[in-house]
Amino acid sequence: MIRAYTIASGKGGTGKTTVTVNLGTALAQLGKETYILDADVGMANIGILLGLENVPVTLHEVLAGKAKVDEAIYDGPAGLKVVPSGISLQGFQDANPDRLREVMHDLVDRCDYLLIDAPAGISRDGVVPLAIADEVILVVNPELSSIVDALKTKILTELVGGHVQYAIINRAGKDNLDFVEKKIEKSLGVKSLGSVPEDNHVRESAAYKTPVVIKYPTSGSSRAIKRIAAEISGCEYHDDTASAREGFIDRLAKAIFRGKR
Ligand SMILES: Nc1ncnc2c1ncn2[C@@H]1O[C@H](COP(=O)(O)OP(=O)(O)OP(=O)(O)O)[C@@H](O)[C@H]1O
Repeated sequence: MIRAYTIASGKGGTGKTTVTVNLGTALAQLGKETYILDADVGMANIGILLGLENVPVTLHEVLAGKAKVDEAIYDGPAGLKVVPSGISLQGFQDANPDRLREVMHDLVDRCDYLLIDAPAGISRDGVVPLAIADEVILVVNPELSSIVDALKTKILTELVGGHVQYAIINRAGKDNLDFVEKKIEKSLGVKSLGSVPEDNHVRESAAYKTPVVIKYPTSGSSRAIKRIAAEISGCEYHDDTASAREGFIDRLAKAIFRGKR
C-alpha cells in the first residue's frame, strides 16, 4: 500500500499547501491516521494555515539535528497530525534536507498516510522530497505554463529515482472540465485524481486558519477534495451536499404530510 505521497508542482502558488492541508484533513475525517509534513523548509506555510506558526519545535530543528521528530508533531483538525516547518531564515539555513529521508521513515511507520508538502523549484531541498516518497502527486493549474512546469517536475522526479502517480488539477474553471482533465492527463502522462474548482472559500477559510473541508464542508473545493481523499483511500465518497438536500426534502415532506397521516 502506498502511504507516503509528496505533493509537488513546478512553480509556486499552484495550491500544493492548500491540497496537502485539506487532503490530509479529509483523509483524517475518513478515519485514516494521517500526518502532513511541511518540507517547504524555506517558505513554510502549513503552520501559518493551521495556526501553528509559533510552536517551539519544528521540522527545522529536527533537520538541524537539534530535536527528535516526536517533539515536532502537533495536533491538527479532525485528528490530523502536523509536522510544521519554522518561518525563520536561520532555521532554514541550519536545516539539512538530507535528514528528510530518516524523518519520513520514522513517520511513515506510524500512519496510514503521510503527505509531504514539497517546495517549488529545483533546489536541493526541493528535489529530496521528490526522491524519497512512495509516489508524487503533481498539483497543476489549467494553464499552459503550469502544465509545462509540472512536466519538468515529472522528468526531474524520474531522474532522481522517484515516480509520479497522479495529478490534481487545482483552480479549475467551470467550463469543459472533462476535456481539460483529459488534455492534462495526456500531456503529463499521469492519471488525474480530479479537479478542484477555483473557490473563494479556500481563501476565506485560510483567514480563519481552518481547512476549507472543515470550515465550508459543502463548498465546491471541499467536495472535490473529499472525493479525491475517498479515491486515494478506497473509501466510499459521501456527498454532504446531497445529504443536506435530502435532509431538507425530508423535513419539508414531513411538514407537508404531517397533518394528513
Ligand atoms: N482552489 C482554489 N481556489 C481559490 N484559491 C485557491 C485555490 N487553491 C489555492 N488557492 C489560493 O492560492 C494561493 C496559493 O495557494 P498555496 O499556498 O496552497 O500554493 P502553493 O503551491 O503551496 O504555493 P507555494 O509554492 O508558494 O508554497 C493561496 O492564496 C490559496 O488560498
